[in-house]
Amino acid sequence: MTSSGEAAGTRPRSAPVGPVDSSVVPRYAGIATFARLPRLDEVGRADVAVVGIPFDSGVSYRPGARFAPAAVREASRLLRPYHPALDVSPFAAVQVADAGDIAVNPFDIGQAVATVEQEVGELAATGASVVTVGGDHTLSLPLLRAAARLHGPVALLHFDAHLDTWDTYFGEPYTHGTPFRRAVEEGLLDTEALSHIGTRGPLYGKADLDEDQRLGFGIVTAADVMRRGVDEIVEQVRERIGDRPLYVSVDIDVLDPAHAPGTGTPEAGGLTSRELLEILRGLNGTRIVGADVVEVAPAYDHADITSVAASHVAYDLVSLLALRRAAS
Ligand SMILES: N=C(N)NCCCC(=O)O
Ligand SMILES: [Zn+2]
Ligand SMILES: [Zn+2]
Repeated sequence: MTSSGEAAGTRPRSAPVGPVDSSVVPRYAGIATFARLPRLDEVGRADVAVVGIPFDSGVSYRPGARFAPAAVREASRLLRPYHPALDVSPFAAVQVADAGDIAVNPFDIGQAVATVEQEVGELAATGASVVTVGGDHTLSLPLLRAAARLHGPVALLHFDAHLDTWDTYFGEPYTHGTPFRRAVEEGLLDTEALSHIGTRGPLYGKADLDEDQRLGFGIVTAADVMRRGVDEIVEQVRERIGDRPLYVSVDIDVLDPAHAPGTGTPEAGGLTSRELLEILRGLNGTRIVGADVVEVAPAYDHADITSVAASHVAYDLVSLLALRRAAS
């Protein structure tokens, strides 16, 4: 038995069931869950749930993000239970569990979007804060619908090489390049507190930037991160976010292709994984309510570089949510 530490249901709520102990069961043994955590059905409930959504029917270029949840779980075997930079043992502070994958329709994007909204909404209604491992960026729309239903319009910190505020592709409104325009149109976002971080690369035209600004977004480009540095960026975005409920969306292509080759629409000149993780850590103390990590496409990866980066990003997001939940 290597799937979870102890029997569920026999422990008081105050003692979370943690991951498998890697000093007892080698970390490469057993079936992968995120960070070797118990499955949600083993513990009954969770304060923070990690859920996979194997879906990539919304992509405009290279497919393959449907295989990300499995790859990120495998890469997460090496994560350890104490986060020194945030000074937290997230899996001891609160109950964290792997909620498995949501089975979404690969042939009908509208139906997939509806399924995600429904199932993540149900998970959130049990009291769990949700970190999603996608899947392509289309998923942020139903995830934001679920977040806004609980919290009202949310502030958004969007890490991405791309704006993802385009209108349609081939006439289709639900794609990985359009989730945040839909989210503004649907009133899911607090338009006083929307930021892209890591934006770069060629656009279709200058109007892309004008429309993005009209929707309410502020932009911190990848070059801004390099020139101004992590601390100044953190200060700026924290001021913008204030004490609003915050949703964090991390498109792994925010990283330079050297740090994340395994993605569908790579752009040169991106952030390092160190910069990304440090900006995330700078969010400690904000009112983070949910997060996603999307656009990992393992078929283009090398030596698991991208899956390892994504597993660490998810670990940091889980840690931020655990700190927030433990404080409330
Ligand atoms: N969300 C991601 N990763 N990419 C959007 C790129 C849209 C395009 O092909 O123009
Ligand atoms: Zn992107
Ligand atoms: Zn994106």
